[in-house]
Amino acid sequence: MPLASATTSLRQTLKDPNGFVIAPGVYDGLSARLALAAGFDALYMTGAGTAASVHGQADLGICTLNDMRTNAEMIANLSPSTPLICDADTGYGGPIMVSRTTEQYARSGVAAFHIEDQVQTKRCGHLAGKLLVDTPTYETRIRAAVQARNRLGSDIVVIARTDSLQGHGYEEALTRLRAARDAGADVGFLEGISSREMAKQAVKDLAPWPLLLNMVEHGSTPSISAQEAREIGFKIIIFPFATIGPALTAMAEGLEKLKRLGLPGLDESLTPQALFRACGLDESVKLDAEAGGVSFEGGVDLRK
Ligand SMILES: C[C@](O)(C(=O)O)[C@H](CC(=O)O)C(=O)O
Repeated sequence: MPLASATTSLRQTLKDPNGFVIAPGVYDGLSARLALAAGFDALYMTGAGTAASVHGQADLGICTLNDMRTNAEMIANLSPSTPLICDADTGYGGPIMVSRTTEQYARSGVAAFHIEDQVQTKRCGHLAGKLLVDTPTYETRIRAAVQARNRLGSDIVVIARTDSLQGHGYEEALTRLRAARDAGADVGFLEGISSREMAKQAVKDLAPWPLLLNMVEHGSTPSISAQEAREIGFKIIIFPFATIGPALTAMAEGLEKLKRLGLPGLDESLTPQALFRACGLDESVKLDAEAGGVSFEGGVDLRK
């Protein structure tokens, strides 16, 4: 299957009046594998999760283009037919860097990415005190992405995010999104939507432009389910913390148990084989055998 297929299928879903994309946030290979195994047909690579897992740092503009592209390329290629929507923060610099981001993401197999209007020293959209670049600079970022996409002959989807709602209000946010749309962005992303009424209004005000809903629970946005987002008229919903949230809780609990018992005390079913099976063990063994390899002839399961 050609590498462009995930992007093409994402574009088809966006065009389809009944099309809707649900993308759980993933941040590493294991979380992506689990989301694929659970049957999701799109993934979202969270920048916050990448900063946390790759660097052990908060979402404060710490990840570089290289960090993000490396993680995105690995995740996108676990299942090249599954669209990966990817955080691209501010685009990592001026128009030249935004072009490089677009080209590198497209070549890495990313199907869509979002670029925002925060300053380079950005922060998570659900933290207070965000600072923005002016609208012409934001438009330049979007234009640079669209032009790079066109130069490359790629159909990667450009998503324009604005963080202006928090400090400048709904009207300014809509003005910025319209400017981004006119600069060629394929999808709009109003960060930090603060009520259901606003969610409905934004979809209505920007129709027929497709909109993405960022569903960060316990942030600025009320809890809106995938079903409800679809009914409101969003085309994409992302859940950035869908895997890193449970991972954080489970790891903390597991470590607390280890401290208490002197053993991790894992469930019996959690063998090394089970972990590796979640990461494609059987497919790898098959691949080896098909090529004439003999390393795994005896299998990998211990005989007890
Ligand atoms: C969507 C987001 O950019 C992400 O990195 O996943 C974050 C999520 C978060 O940190 O709450 C954002 O909304 O800024």
